[in-house]
Amino acid sequence: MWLEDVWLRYHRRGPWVLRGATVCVGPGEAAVVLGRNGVGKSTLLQIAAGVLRPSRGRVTGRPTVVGWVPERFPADQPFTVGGYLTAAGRVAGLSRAEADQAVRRWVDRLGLGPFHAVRLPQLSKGTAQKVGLAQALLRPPGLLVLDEPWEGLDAGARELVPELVGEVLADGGSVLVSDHRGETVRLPGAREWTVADGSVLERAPSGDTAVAVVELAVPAARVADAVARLRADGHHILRVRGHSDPPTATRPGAGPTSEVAR
Ligand SMILES: Nc1ncnc2c1ncn2[C@@H]1O[C@H](COP(=O)(O)OP(=O)(O)OP(=O)(O)O)[C@@H](O)[C@H]1O
Repeated sequence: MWLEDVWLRYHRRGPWVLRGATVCVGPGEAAVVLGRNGVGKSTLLQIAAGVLRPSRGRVTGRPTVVGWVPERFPADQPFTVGGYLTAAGRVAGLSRAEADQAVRRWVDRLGLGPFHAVRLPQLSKGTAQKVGLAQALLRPPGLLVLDEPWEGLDAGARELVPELVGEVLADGGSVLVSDHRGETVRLPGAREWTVADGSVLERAPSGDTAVAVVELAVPAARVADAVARLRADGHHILRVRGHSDPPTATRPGAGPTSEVAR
């Protein structure tokens, strides 16, 4: 899945939270989103999950089934845990029987059995977070997006998060996780994206896997051909932009420009 030149502001004349963010995550890959408080991590995750639409730019290749776990589960709803999860399963496209089966599975796995008939507003924050996790996993997600998943969970459930992430990855799904507690170490091998000043920077791996970004200009009429050839050679196209788009290059380009990595 690609986020291509994504810009976002919450209000028409408000400040830009994201300004030309370009990142990708592939099947079986996880990325941890880092950055100081208020920098735009949740915003980026919500765009990836399809909860927010970018003001500019686009998201391509988003898997059909997305599991979205917000930082704070909205527990102010008049449902029991069981009723809520069954309805969530139906909304996710499961039949009644499939939803019942999935709810039983996740209620057991996350230790929610004693809370099955409890109403959501009566749950502790940690238990409500587990309901948030369960609803995102009822139907195996092609993309799982977790906003600060360790926040508020008890020690046992915290241990479970990397296990759940591993299972989604093993099934060929992608996972995005934000983290300001430094729990990232629990997801070895994950890409690291740092949000700062509206951009998203990927920490450059060292050694043979290090990548460089090369900007090049091609005639507009040959962009599609050039992109196809570069992709065929195994390069990652980070973005393609036209002459009138906001510049990010240090030197103004004379025509349509594309940035290519690796
Ligand atoms: N619904 C909204 N309306 C207006 N501004 C918003 C809204 N949501 C977030 N913002 C603003 O956008 C900026 C980025 O917020 P965001 O929640 O994405 O940051 P964050 O990095 O996830 O923060 P934290 O680490 O505190 O969760 C902040 O300045 C925030 O105040």
